[in-house]
Amino acid sequence: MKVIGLTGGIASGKSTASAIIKKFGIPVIDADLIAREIVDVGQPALDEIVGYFGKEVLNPDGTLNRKLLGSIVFSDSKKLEILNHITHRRIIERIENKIAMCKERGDHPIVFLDAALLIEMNMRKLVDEIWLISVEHDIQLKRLMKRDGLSITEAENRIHSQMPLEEKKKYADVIIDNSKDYHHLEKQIEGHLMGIHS
Ligand SMILES: CC(C)(COP(=O)(O)OP(=O)(O)OC[C@H]1O[C@@H](n2cnc3c(N)ncnc32)[C@H](O)[C@@H]1O)[C@@H](O)C(=O)NCCC(=O)NCCS
Ligand SMILES: Nc1ncnc2c1ncn2[C@@H]1O[C@H](COP(=O)(O)OP(=O)(O)OP(=O)(O)O)[C@@H](O)[C@H]1O
Repeated sequence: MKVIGLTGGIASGKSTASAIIKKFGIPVIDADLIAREIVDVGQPALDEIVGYFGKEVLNPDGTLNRKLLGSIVFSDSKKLEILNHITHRRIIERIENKIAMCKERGDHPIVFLDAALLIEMNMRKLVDEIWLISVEHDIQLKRLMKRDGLSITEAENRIHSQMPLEEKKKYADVIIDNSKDYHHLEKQIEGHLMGIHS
């Protein structure tokens, strides 16, 4: 089984690309979804987050107030480092388990791993190749501001909390440009998927 890492900056279009890939019946492991599971109520990572950031980061029902925690960590790199320290090893462990389960089942020749921080989190060793979703900075900024209702400063902070795109390109086997419309993205992905099968 081949594991393909799908990466790119925040709001570059990884989820949009994943949805296209899934239409071909190819499974996609979603790192953002796993990152949510490990901070569910009762999980040790949530207790550690509350231990450091305080009860203020919880909603009245005890779940994590993601919007609030995001506004704290993406404007303070030291605090982001602490959140990463609490969450990343647990996310990696779950991803490793999921990949192992897919390999054991053996019912799919290809599995994708959608992870914005694939390179930053040293997960390159988990994948056989890397596909990078690339997007022009101004378009990324506009899409991020619109999708998440962020100010320009908040959006820039989030983009800059990740490895610059030009740096990520050095690790990519395939670069997909998502600066144009949806159809343009879809055509490129289809082309690369056909390339694997042939
Ligand atoms: C800070 C949190 C609570 C904000 O939650 P929110 O629901 O607003 O965003 P969500 O989790 O959907 O992430 C959206 C995007 O933000 C970017 N992002 C998330 N975490 C990080 C991080 N630690 N560093 C840089 N960028 C990040 C990614 O591009 C991600 O796709 C949340 O992102 C979090 O817990 N992050 C730490 C875990 C992590 O690193 N997740 C990413 C795994 S690839
Ligand atoms: N080609 C496109 N044309 C127009 N809008 C797009 C295109 N691709 C993605 N978008 C929009 O841009 C936003 C970001 O895309 P998406 O959510 O897929 O990014 P992502 O890389 O998964 O983000 P994150 O890193 O936050 O998980 C979404 O609102 C999406 O609908």
